[in-house]
Amino acid sequence: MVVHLSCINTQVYCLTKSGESNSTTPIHSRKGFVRHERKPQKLNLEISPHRAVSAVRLMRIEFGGAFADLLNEKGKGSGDNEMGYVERTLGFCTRDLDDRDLRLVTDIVGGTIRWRKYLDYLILSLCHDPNTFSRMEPLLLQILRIGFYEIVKLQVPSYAVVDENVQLAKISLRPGAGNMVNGILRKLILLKETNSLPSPQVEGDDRAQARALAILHSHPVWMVRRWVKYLGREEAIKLMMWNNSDPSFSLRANRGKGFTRSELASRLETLKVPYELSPYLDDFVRISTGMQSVIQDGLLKEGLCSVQDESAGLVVSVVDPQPGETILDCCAAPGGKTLFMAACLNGHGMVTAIDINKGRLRILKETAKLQRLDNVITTVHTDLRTFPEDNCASYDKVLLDAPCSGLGVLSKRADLRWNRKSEDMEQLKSLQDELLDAASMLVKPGGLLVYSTCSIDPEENEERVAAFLLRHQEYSIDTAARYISPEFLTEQGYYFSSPVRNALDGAFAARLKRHSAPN
Ligand SMILES: C[S@@+](CC[C@H](N)C(=O)[O-])C[C@H]1O[C@@H](n2cnc3c(N)ncnc32)[C@H](O)[C@@H]1O
Repeated sequence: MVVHLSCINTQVYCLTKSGESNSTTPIHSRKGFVRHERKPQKLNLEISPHRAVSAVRLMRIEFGGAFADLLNEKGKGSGDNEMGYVERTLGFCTRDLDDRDLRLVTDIVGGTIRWRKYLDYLILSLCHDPNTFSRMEPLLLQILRIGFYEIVKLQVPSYAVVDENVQLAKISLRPGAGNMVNGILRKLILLKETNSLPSPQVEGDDRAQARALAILHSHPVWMVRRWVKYLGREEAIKLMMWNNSDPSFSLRANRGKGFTRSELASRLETLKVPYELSPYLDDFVRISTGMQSVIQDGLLKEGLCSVQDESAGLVVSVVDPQPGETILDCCAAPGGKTLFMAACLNGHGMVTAIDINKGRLRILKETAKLQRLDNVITTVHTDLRTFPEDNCASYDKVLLDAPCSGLGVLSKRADLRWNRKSEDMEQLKSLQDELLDAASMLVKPGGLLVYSTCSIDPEENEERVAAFLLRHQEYSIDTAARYISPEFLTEQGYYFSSPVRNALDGAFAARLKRHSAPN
């Protein structure tokens, strides 16, 4: 069956499978989207579905507030309605994504976001004049970024990348846009083949060097400066390389549902998903590929296992939940640590899970039910800062997994580096102090407060604990030595996982013991 497709200006004319002609009317929105008014569905068989979907997802992430990690799970975020978004943005739809397409979309979207700064530097260098770049339509820029990423980083055969991206620009925008993509991609291929891609020189003062490193490793300049200050240049570069590498994931078998790690391992063997057992945590396995098979097999939907990084699991080891204990999880949603702590209680004791975000707390509640842990979890929707005023309860253990910059999890959260601003750090630090003060009032005398983050930034970690100890003489550090393996123990007795050293997400936790009632 031949599907004929031609386009004039931004109007798209094509034949449907039944052969009738349709058109879409382009609408330009405030943020530069070209949206096409929906008429009967137009199927385009020339553009690969993964390419069309990748371009649309990139638009949604950059301008529509979508999160890359949510879009990657089919059925969540956008999966079910994917073609609706494609049709509204591009003016046509493609055939549905199969598993291979989904993997390609995940690779292209994740990689293009991570490498955005570097790709833009190359695109700008290859434009005739800087205005061409600064005035470029957002969709055209996404198409170019995809092409550049495929050629420079994925080593996809050049002819396929040029042909398809040119077609995509022509059909979704106009013929002139296709010509421009053609010209720039061909220039890029030539430069790549002759080993003469533009590259910024790391020279000059600290600021200039940070700017060049930020382009080469595609991170915001402020992050580079911060890491060079705290870690030194070599370590900062290694960290950026880790953030740009493909993330690997770990799965936690859910004991609450009587599902053991060896059962999880045999399910993965049946699915032909390669795995490794975690050397640090009894319930965890590591996988670097095959997440799509795990999702399709229903392991997550049935509540038999959860996706959880070992670095987060180790925070629970630092809390060391024991059957019979009362535990308060202060910033609990969506519940990764709450659920793991609850599973450790073996049906005896209670985890009270507080969060200010009602929607996220609802997810926690539903997951607790699914994982058959709802008998040991109570949820409270409130602001932790006001909770102690209205509540005289106190707990054996209190976990404050504080809102933080997330600078330890940039390999998994591809878009986070571009959303975080350096100004956020000061606000986060004051919030962390306020939350620590509130959490400290809820610990029984003789009880334990654990402060944790998924940040690698000392200002959010060690410095917050030091400031807290100055304000609260009723607390002192209790070393985490007994609860984690030595490679994670800092000199001060805290837990710290380093992406570079431990090849896990970055995380921090401090055990703080309460001696007596506050003065
Ligand atoms: C790092 S996340 C927690 C992740 C969670 N512990 C887990 O393992 O899945 C921080 C949480 O703090 C919550 N939060 C922020 N400010 C809060 C406040 N004032 N009171 C209670 N929760 C708050 C956010 O809604 C967010 O869910």
